[in-house]
Amino acid sequence: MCGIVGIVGKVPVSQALYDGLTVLQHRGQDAAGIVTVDNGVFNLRKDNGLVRDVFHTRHMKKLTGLLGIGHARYPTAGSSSSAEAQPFYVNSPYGIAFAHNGNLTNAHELKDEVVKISRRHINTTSDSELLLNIIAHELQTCEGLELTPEEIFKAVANVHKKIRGAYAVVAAIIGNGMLAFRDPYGIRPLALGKRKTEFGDEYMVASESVALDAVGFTFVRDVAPGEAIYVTEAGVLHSQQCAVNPVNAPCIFEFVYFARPDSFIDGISVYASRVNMGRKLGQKIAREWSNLDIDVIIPIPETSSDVALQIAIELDKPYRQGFVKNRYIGRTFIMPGQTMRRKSVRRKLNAIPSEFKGKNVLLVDDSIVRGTTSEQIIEMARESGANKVYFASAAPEIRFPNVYGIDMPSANELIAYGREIDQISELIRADGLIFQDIQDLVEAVSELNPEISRFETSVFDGNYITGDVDHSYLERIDGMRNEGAKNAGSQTELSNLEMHNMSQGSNSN
Ligand SMILES: O=P(O)(O)OC[C@H]1O[C@H](OP(=O)(O)OP(=O)(O)O)[C@H](O)[C@@H]1O
Ligand SMILES: NC(=O)CC[C@H](N)C(=O)O
Ligand SMILES: [Mg+2]
Repeated sequence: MCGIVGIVGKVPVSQALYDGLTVLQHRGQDAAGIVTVDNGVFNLRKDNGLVRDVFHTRHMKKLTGLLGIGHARYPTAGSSSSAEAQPFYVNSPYGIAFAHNGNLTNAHELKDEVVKISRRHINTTSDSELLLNIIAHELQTCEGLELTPEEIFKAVANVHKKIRGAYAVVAAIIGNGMLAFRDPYGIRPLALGKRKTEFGDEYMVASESVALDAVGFTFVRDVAPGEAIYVTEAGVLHSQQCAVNPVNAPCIFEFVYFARPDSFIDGISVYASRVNMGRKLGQKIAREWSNLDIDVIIPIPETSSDVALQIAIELDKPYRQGFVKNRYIGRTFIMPGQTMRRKSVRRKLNAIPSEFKGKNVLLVDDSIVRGTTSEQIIEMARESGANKVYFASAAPEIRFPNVYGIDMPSANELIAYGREIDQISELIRADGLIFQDIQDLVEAVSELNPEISRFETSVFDGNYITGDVDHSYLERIDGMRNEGAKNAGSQTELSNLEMHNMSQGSNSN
């Protein structure tokens, strides 16, 4: 998952973009970048690292201008080289800078078309660079230096026809304005906000509403699936539905894990959906485990806390923060390699022995993906003297790869793939394991906005909403992106050309 932001302002935007990215950091910890437009020139700073490490005062001073976009990256295609950090840039037509959250499922075929038909050069293995070139190709046919909203929306409609997969994007077009759009299924989120100033209205788009809150913009609405928003440099907003048959089917994993609880996505409070997940799972535990003597409910910080508290309320048992989280270690699931993820769990979480000693504990997590966290946490609970260790997951078993912007490309790396609950329980060494039912998960989220009847649930049921994902596709991405392939790839990453300015060292001060 990545975080994207874009602002057309009346005052310089770099600080607001930076602040917006810091509150979207949970969506991507690998790389960050900002592009601003000033006097017909792009100013770019991007590199690997957290937002706070990528932008120093010397960079911020150079990111001048009233229009800009930003990105926090979690790679799902290509490599994690800084050359694939976003925003990307093309000089023709107009000069376009671009940031993308999601993942294209037909990148393979598109690459051929972009190279052979459009005769455009793609310098990285990133699907986002490809997508930028497809947009550029569509805008290339427009006449004149000033684009009309109609021309822009036509180009987006053509892009929708060509590309498949998940995409929420924002682009800055020199001499024109900011363009943002969302894929026809609305798999990845995108919110629109507005701020009134004495000089006129400013507009902002962001992956999550929390970024709007953080910089003082008022949430206006979610960008609809398939819809494009175009804000001119002068600050005039245009919008249009550009997809033929849009369907609102947001990714349910945003609610389970990715998004911040204080965000609203498609009219749904992420926090309220997690409370509902806790309620449903608590009821299932009460039904199916009535014979178990659970003494205490303990969350696995941080995402599962809201779910665990509600389970404790349902079961009328105490809720205790038995694990302390090191606030300086980020999210482990979105770290790039399994070795790093494994090491980080113990560095990130430490047990308070008195909460475990001699007790039957129910540990609650939002999800079990590779089992990295659950296995180690159960071991820590036992080391702290727990009597029985039960485990509950607020999401059902994850048995299928994700192809829409979550880096789970290989079924073999998923602990639930090809295994029954007893086998998973044995692997993570739990005394009992229980998962949320898929129906309950969907209801937990959908009852907060009855207008949404479908969700993208492929990781649980293998039903890929874009309809273009088959066995051979999954085999191909597994071969390209499983742990072994990524480790082999990292050997060659050092030699990647890094074609972007303001990189480390090139601006000493
Ligand atoms: O089964 P696994 O492969 O370990 O993945 C699942 C775990 O990873 C995530 O935590 P993470 O540490 O990323 O973030 P959090 O602090 O937001 O819970 C998620 O909340 C689970 O705890
Ligand atoms: N998680 C994402 O949204 C990733 C965006 C893009 N596919 C990349 O790998 O950079
Ligand atoms: Mg977690």
